[in-house]
Amino acid sequence: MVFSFLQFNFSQIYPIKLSSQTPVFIINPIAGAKKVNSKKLIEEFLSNNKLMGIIETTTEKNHGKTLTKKYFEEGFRHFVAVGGDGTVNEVASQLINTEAYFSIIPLGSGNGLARTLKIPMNPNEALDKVFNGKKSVMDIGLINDLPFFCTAGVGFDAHCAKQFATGNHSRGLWNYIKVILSGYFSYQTNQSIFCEQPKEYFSVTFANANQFGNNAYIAPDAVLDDNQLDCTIIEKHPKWYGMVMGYLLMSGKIRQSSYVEYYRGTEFSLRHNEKILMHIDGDYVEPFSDNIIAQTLPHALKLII
Ligand SMILES: Nc1ncnc2c1ncn2[C@@H]1O[C@H](COP(=O)(O)OP(=O)(O)OP(=O)(O)O)[C@@H](O)[C@H]1O
Repeated sequence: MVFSFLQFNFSQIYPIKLSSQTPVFIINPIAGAKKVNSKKLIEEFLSNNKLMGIIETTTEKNHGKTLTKKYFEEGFRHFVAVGGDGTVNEVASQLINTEAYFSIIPLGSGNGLARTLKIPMNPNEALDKVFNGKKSVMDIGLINDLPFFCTAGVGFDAHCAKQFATGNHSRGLWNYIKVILSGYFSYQTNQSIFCEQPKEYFSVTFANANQFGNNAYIAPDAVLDDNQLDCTIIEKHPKWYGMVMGYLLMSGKIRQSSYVEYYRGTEFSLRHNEKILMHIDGDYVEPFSDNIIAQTLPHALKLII
């Protein structure tokens, strides 16, 4: 049977057998701006508390998906993403509508989902939640059938996600702000048909969580288990207004802007004249469709937080 092996070193010290509820930690070593030795941190926590865990580190993009799938097939039912929203997406996308539980150690740059779930930003406190947290459940979003857990969308945010990923930038908030500022003044709006109505937009965000990360509240009223997606449309606005928009975003008041439309629903459509760049949980996806369909999948992910 699957659990007959004792993979983790501590098993030699503490005679505890692995079980299906032994957490599998999936570390993204490139996540986050701070250089944290996540593996050492987790090993020390497990050792100090005489707990068991399996620790894996990804070696390339999408490796988190492969590792999660492998351990799920071996019978494990508790997975922990160690990183940011991209890592969350890789791990949690393999657990949708299964009996497995999901937790997060927020060691990314923005940590949008972890912040919305109020998971402590202190890694040791977050580790404690992995073992002693409450069971819960959340909705997930689908954008053209691709799962997202925090936010997904088109327009300026997707443009920035691509510039950030392809521009050889270090991770972290300040480098992201540089990318935003360098693209903001030249960015043109997009023409579309939003839910059968013509709409010119700067960005359209479908939000499962209430923020992009770093407490940038793009959908301040989003609730993770309300069976709905929130949708924030930022319309064409004068460039001088960018400062105001930034303030409203960071203060959770974006709905007060006269350039913002805010919707809540279970499904949205957005048609364009050509295939359009998207972002999913902050990672860009090359254009593959001119027609965007965003939907919610209610209560599809089990949590321990
Ligand atoms: N070993 C790896 N090497 C390169 N890329 C990886 C590796 N493991 C995961 N990735 C990718 O790294 C990207 C960034 O990860 P993640 O989003 O977790 O960190 P972040 O961008 O710093 O945090 P946040 O999304 O919260 O701002 C994701 O696209 C993920 O798929």
